[in-house]
Amino acid sequence: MVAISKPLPELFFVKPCKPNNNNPPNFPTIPLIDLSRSDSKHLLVKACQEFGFFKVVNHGVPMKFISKLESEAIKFFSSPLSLKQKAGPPNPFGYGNKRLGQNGDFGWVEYLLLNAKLDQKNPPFSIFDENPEKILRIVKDYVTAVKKMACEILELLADELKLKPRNVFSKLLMDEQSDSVFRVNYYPPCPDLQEHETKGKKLIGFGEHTDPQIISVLRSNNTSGLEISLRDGSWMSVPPDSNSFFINVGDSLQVMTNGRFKSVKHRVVANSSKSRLSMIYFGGPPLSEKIAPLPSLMEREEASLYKEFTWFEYKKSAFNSRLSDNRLGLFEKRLEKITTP
Ligand SMILES: C=C1C[C@]23C[C@@]1(O)CC[C@H]2[C@@]12CC[C@H](O)[C@@](C)(C(=O)O1)[C@H]2[C@@H]3C(=O)O
Ligand SMILES: O=C(O)CCC(=O)C(=O)O
Ligand SMILES: [Fe+2]
Repeated sequence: MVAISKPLPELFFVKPCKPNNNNPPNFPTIPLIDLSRSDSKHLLVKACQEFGFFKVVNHGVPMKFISKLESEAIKFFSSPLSLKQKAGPPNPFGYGNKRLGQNGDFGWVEYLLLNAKLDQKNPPFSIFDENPEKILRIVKDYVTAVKKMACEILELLADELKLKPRNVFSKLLMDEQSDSVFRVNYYPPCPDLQEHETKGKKLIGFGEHTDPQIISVLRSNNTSGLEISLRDGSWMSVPPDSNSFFINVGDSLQVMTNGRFKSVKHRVVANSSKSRLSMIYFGGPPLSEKIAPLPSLMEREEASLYKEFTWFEYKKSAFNSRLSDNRLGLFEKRLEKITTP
């Protein structure tokens, strides 16, 4: 990214928030799930219901897969803009810079969006003429390990919800036709920011949104920036931890559990001195999959909160929306209130 000579446009900032959200002492803590413990199922369900967000340790993803990919990603984002642009624009896959989606969202971020069904012929692997096979192997190793962890979590959730078969959710990610995405985000430091920070303004790295898919698995370096929205509307900053993974419930899982699990609103704010690198696997279903509350989960006479739709329909609508739009709102049923005379 080039050095900034002009003041940053206002659209890059989030309004000062009330109250100052430096995680006051009474803020909740992020649920911590140890995947090696036998009681993790119960805590997982609780975290999905209360936050839609949690941190995972003892995840089983080999550190060497993580560090190899991280160093390749740093190499890529440090290379000349002209080279990076050969991998863009991201429609739908490739390199993007500041522009997010096609509907006017901006953020202080560069990124690579990839189809999680990795293939050397797909962009942007063709630009790595030096050794495309090596890069592809590194990305594949990482994505395969993270997908395995995502499936394990989904199966533990199904167990605790007493759903059968236990792969009701995970089979959607394992399907040959699964529409999953992998993304690497790079947030360069923004030195001009210090002056704005003193006025309580924050620079948007990635604006507030929920993820449309089933589950998102995020890992970042040790730079802060990620924030989640709490039920009272305040923002909580997530302390970074490069040895752990952060998981969020996506809109589709909220629908499949008829609102029991919450798709969490989150955002990233930029840093004035340190760069942030994050890698996120978004586990999605096949395009033709009907996204609806699982019948076996519904209580007697429980009504679905959502209209019927396929993942294709939801994705199309999501990609026509702005980041902060309430995408599920369009698919919510207006349930009539039953009033007794
Ligand atoms: C502004 C947008 C970017 C996004 C597509 C959208 O129109 C609204 C949803 C956005 C999001 C958020 C989660 C993932 O990062 C993402 C890949 C996705 O599936 O939905 C992005 C989309 C994107 O960057 O293209
Ligand atoms: O980069 C991050 O830490 C989170 C980004 C994010 O929420 C996304 O890419 O959907
Ligand atoms: Fe996200």
